[in-house]
Amino acid sequence: MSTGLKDGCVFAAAVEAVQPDTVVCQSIERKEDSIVIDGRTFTLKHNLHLVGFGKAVLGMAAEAERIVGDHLVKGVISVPHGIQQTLQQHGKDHLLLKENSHIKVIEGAKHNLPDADAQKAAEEIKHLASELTEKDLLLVLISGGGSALLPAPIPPITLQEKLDVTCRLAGAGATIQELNTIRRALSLLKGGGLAHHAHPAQVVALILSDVIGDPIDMIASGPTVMSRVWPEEVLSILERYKLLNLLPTSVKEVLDKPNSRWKENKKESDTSGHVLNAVIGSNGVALKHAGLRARELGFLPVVLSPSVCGDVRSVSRLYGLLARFASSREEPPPDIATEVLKLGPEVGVESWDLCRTMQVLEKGRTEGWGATCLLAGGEPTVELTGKGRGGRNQELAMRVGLELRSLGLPPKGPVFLSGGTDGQDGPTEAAGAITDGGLYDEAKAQGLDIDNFLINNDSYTFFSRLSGGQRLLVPGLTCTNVMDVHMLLIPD
Ligand SMILES: Nc1ncnc2c1ncn2[C@@H]1O[C@H](COP(=O)(O)OP(=O)(O)OP(=O)(O)O)[C@@H](O)[C@H]1O
Ligand SMILES: O=C(O)[C@H](O)CO
Repeated sequence: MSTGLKDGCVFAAAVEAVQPDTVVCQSIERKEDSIVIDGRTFTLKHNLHLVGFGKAVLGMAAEAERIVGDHLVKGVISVPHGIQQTLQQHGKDHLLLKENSHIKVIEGAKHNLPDADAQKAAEEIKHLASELTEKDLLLVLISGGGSALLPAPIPPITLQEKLDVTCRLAGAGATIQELNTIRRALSLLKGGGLAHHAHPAQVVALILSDVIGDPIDMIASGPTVMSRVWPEEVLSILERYKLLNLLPTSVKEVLDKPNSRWKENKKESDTSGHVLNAVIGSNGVALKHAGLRARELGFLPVVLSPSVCGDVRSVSRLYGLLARFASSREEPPPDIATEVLKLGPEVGVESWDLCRTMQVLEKGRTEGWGATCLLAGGEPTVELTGKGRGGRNQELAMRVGLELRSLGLPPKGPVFLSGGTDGQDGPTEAAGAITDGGLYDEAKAQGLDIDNFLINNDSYTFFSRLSGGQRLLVPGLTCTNVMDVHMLLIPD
């Protein structure tokens, strides 16, 4: 098997491990008339209700219904526009609901933006939750993209007004933490609102994480995690992105009365004892399984971190340096380790993880353990300066290819893969790309000026034209999303 194929196999194992049906099946244990989740037992008496929102939720719901059977009374899920047809076309029928399902599917949020359909879904979900009693159990399925699929602006804010604020923030470069802090302050359901509406029912949330560090209050803006709105925090975010003077009166009115969003609701506000939040899939889980597959393929696996972030330039430098460190025939120059450690804070990786990884790479090199597979994950960022077509994974792969060359590694030496686990890198059909130190010369021989493509953020066009698109990673629709996976294969 060529190294490229092995790369693809390891990436496939990462994605397989976090399939929506797999993660739900592993997290719910059915025992006669009860289910066990995260070590807690819940009795089923035809009292189970289900809601969900997110890109991977259809497959999660199909599996949950299969497990709980006719104990499921009723469900409503909010999923991306066109997903049922797409899954059918891709032969993924196992991720679709059965014809006699008790779950209502509402498709919405075209282009990942909240719309009237998603708002209707949010309204139905709120209604279902509000009708529950202390005898009921509400299973909440959550995955990335959930914020856009559950819009419930606090009156008098309109959907359009809320959309304007969040789009301006996203366009100005706000992080997902900043964006979701604002979303929580303007929503009836986010920041614990859903759990509040479901009180006094028992709420169990199964969460597939698409945020670094798996913060349950941030993923899909935490509808089952009670979060206070801190006015200073909200205002400082709006000020940072120069939005304070652009706010509509309705938004100002709501922000003037933080934490009053559930006042009219007669239910008690302390729901904490009634909520169980469980993260059932994450980048860390994907990396662990990728490591197991790498071992089966004969590599020594080492997982660096599931929290890689920061600019793709710094991230590519890190991987270039680690490849150089692991490939040295003699003792690597000490300045490599120093630069790696210096980069740590910029790329979201702890010194401890960098040291541990370099120790394994060093042992692999000195003790002849054979080829090594370094794995990491997260979500780096690209500063968009051009108008080309691409994504952060393809751009990272290009930059790592250049780093490997500039650090003197041979064209057929270490191989690097970067791929989005959702199968889609930015607005392109590829998930990412595979490169090595030979990238620059290969492109030059084919008349492609790699620097020009980089300046224009045109990584997809570059890889599509290079060698007939052979270096592109195109797994198609994966039905899941736990951010990106990075992989460096270092030959012995
Ligand atoms: N031409 C480009 N070159 C490089 N990166 C790009 C380009 N166009 C968009 N991007 C990046 O792609 C990302 C947006 O794409 P996408 O919608 O897939 O994001 P995402 O974070 O993966 O979304 P999701 O959470 O739904 O998976 C942003 O990080 C953006 O900077
Ligand atoms: O839906 C969202 O808020 C993002 O995907 C992060 O979870």
